[in-house]
Amino acid sequence: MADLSLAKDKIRVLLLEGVHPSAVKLFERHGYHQIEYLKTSLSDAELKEKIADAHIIGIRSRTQLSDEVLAYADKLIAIGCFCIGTNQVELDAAKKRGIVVFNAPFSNTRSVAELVLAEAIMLLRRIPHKNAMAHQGGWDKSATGSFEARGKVLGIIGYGHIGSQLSVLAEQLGMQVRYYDIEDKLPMGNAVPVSTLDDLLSEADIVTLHVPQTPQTHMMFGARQLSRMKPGSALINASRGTVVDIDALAEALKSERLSGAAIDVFPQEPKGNDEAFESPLRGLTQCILTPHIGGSTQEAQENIGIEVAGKLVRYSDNGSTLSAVNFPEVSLPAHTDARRLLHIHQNRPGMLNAINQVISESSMNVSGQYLQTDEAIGYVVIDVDSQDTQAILQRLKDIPGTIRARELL
Ligand SMILES: NC(=O)C1=CN([C@@H]2O[C@H](COP(=O)(O)OP(=O)(O)OC[C@H]3O[C@@H](n4cnc5c(N)ncnc54)[C@H](O)[C@@H]3O)[C@@H](O)[C@H]2O)C=CC1
Ligand SMILES: O=C(O)C(=O)COP(=O)(O)O
Repeated sequence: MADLSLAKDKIRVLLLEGVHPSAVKLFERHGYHQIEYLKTSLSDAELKEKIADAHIIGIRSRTQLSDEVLAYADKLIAIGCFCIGTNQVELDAAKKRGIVVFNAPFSNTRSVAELVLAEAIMLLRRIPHKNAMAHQGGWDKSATGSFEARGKVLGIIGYGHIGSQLSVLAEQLGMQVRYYDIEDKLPMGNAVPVSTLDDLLSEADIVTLHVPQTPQTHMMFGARQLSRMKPGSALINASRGTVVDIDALAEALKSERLSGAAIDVFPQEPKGNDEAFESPLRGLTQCILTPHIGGSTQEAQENIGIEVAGKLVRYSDNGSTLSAVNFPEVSLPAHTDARRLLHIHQNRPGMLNAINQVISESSMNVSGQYLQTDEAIGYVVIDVDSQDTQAILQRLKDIPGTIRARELL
């Protein structure tokens, strides 16, 4: 087991995909100076090499942290997804290695909602095609097929943080909102839930997707769903590229069954700004194509940097797993007068007993103990009034079923 009880000047932080500098500042302010900062994501081979040395990694939506990559992450204690989606990380694989994963569940919500609303207006006015024509010297001055947003039906699929915020903004514009979600969700304003996806598709002038990437949402929007949409309606996808069958969408646009689309996320996205973007939607001028920038605003990125770096620092400094996405959540007070031991283990009978036995045999005074479990793992935090914890830590590591144990220095 790698030694994970380190002074801050030994803790290495690897930040990828150009996370906002606010994250770097926050780490530095808290005494973390071993920071490697890269603008792009990495290939699997580069990632395996770099992750082997990192104690903390920060990524955005592009970097794939698979079980295979995580097998190299011997020293890693935490992953920060500087975004909302966490589908790029194999969460259970991280958990079984004792690696905690954090994200920013709502710092870019508003940015996505604003972009989608703007796209809805652009699509209703047939702007993408008129814009493309004007760039080529054309002059399509006509009201044919152009509509106000006022009174039109916006169909939202996935009424979570983004979907519900979009709902509020769209109603302020006078749109009628219908939504479909697999969970019961409180309607905002006058929005109306519908009980089937088909009902939503048959009513909406604009359909917009705001679901997470899960096995259930994989290709949930294909030829069948497109054929259920109202003729002349438009589709927006700023969720994940795996949710929509992109070839079927290209067909629906070519046949003019749909009047337009706005697509921000793709099944294959370039690793960085130097790589070419390939898609069957290229050249279809009625389609707005954006390079996965739904959440890319200065406000969102700066806040995400602070939020996620803050969670990573708190976990590293204090052990708190509050708002972790793959771990039992423990919120901890500061441990000013105590040494804090952290023990992550497989959730099997007798673990707590074994831990307490080690502590009681050491005759150290325990000033606080915290335990949280889920079906797979247990997380125990013990505050002890002693400076001499090395031997105890080793004995804790030796308990069968231990995944990771460290001491906060
Ligand atoms: N384009 C971009 O830059 C960004 C994209 N995103 C994507 O947007 C997604 C949604 O974000 P949030 O609204 O914050 O997530 P959220 O978790 O708050 O909401 C997702 C909603 O979708 C619902 N849902 C799940 N499966 C469904 C299904 N099969 N059918 C219908 N509804 C379903 C859930 O019940 C939930 O209400 C994220 O998971 C992420 O993938 C998020 C931020 C930026
Ligand atoms: O927040 C999300 O889930 C996003 O899709 C945004 O991803 P990004 O940080 O722009 O790579």
